Amino acid sequence: MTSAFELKWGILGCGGIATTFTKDILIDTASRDVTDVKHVVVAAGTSSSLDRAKKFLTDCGVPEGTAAAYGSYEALVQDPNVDIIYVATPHSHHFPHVLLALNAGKHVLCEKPFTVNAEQARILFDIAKQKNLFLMEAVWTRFFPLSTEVRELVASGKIGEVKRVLADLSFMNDAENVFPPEHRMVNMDLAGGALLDLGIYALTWVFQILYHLDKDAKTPKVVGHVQKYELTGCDETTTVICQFPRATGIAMTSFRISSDIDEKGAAGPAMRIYGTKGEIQVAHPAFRPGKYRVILPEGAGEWVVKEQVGGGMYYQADASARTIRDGKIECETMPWKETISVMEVMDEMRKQADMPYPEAIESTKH
Ligand SMILES: NC(=O)C1=CN([C@@H]2O[C@H](COP(=O)(O)OP(=O)(O)OC[C@H]3O[C@@H](n4cnc5c(N)ncnc54)[C@H](OP(=O)(O)O)[C@@H]3O)[C@@H](O)[C@H]2O)C=CC1
Ligand SMILES: O=C1OC[C@@H](O)[C@H](O)[C@H]1O
Repeated sequence: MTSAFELKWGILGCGGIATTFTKDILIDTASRDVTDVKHVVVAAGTSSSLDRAKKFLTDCGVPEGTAAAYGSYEALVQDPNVDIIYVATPHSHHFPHVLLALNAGKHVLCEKPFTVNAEQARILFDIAKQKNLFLMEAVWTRFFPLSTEVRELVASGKIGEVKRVLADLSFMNDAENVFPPEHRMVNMDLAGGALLDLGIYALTWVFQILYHLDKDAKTPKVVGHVQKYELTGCDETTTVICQFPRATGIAMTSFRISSDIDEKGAAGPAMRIYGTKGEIQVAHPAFRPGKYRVILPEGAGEWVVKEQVGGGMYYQADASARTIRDGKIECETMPWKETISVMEVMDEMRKQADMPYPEAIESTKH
C-alpha cells in the first residue's frame, strides 16, 4: 500500500474560522474513509501577538512541539516547513495576504469571498500561474459529498434540463440581530455586507449547477435589489438574478432574516433546482448542506441525509492536497474562472446598488 501524501499547513490569521478549519483538518482522515492524503498543521501566524498564535495552536489541539508560532504573517510565510498557507483574515485583507504567501513561494487556500473584486482575483491567479503555485478559494460547500452527488444527479439528466435555481442563505448569526458598525459582517473597511459574506453561498448553488456543469458557461447578466444596513451602508438583504442563456439563477441573502427561522426546516428547502422533469431540493444552511431530496412527477423521494464528523471543512483540504500531490495548481471542483465569474457578478450587483468599498481595499496595486 502506498503511503498517504502529507500536506503541511501554515494558518494565517488566528480568528474564528481559522480555529474551526484547523480543528477540522486535524480530525483523523480515516473517519471519512480517506487514506490517500493527510494534513499536518506545522505553523500559525497572527498579526496581534506571539502569545495569541501559541494559544491558538493549543486551543486547536495541535500537539505541543509540532508547530511553530509566529507573531507576524511575514515570518509565517517564510517558514520553510510550510507547504500551503490557509488565509483566514477578513475579506478586505485576502488580496494582500494571498500575495504575501505566493511571493514567499507557498501554495494557498484562501477563505471566501476570494477577494474584494474580480480584478484582484485575476491578478492573484495570474501570479499563481507564473509561479506554478496552487491557489484556490475555500468555498467548502462545493466539496461536500452532498454537493458532488447533487451535481452528478443534475448532470445525469435525472431532473431534465435545469431552467431555474433558487438559493437562499439568510442567516442571523448575531444574537441581537444587529451588528455593531465595527463588526466584520457590516464594516465597509473590512468589505462587510451580506452579499460577500453570505450571498456567496447562494451564488455557489446557482453557479455549481448553472455554470460549473456547462463547459461553455460565461458570466451571466445580472439584475437585482439591495437593501442597505442603516449603520454602515453595506447591504443587509440582497437578491441577485443571474440571467444565463437558458436558465435563471436567483440568489438571495440577508443577515436580518433567516432562511429557516425555527432551524427545523419548517420554512421548507433553501435551495430548489428546477428541471424540466423534476426538482432537487436542498435544506438550509447553504454553506453546510446536510440533506436533499428529488421530486419527480410520480412523487417526492425521501430526504437523503448526509452527516459528517466535525464541521466538514476538511473536504476542501483533501481536494487541495490531491491537487498539489498530482502536480496541478488549479482544482477542478473550484476552477479559477468560476471564482472570477462569481466575483464579477458581485461586482456588478455592488455597482448597480452604488456600493463601492473604500479605495484602499478595492485597490489592485501590488
Ligand atoms: N468558510 C466558512 O464557513 C467561513 C468563512 N469565513 C471567512 O473567513 C474570513 C475570516 O472570518 P472570521 O474568522 O469569522 O473573522 P475573525 O474576525 O474571527 O478573524 C479574522 C482574523 O483575521 C486577523 N486580522 C488581520 N487583520 C485584521 C483586521 N484588520 N481586522 C480584523 N481581523 C484581522 C485577526 O487574526 P490575528 O489577530 O491572528 O492576526 C482576526 O482574528 C472572512 O473572509 C470570512 O468570510 C468566516 C466564517 C465562516
Ligand atoms: O462563511 C460564513 O459562513 C457561516 C457564517 O456564520 C459566517 O458569517 C460566514 O462568514
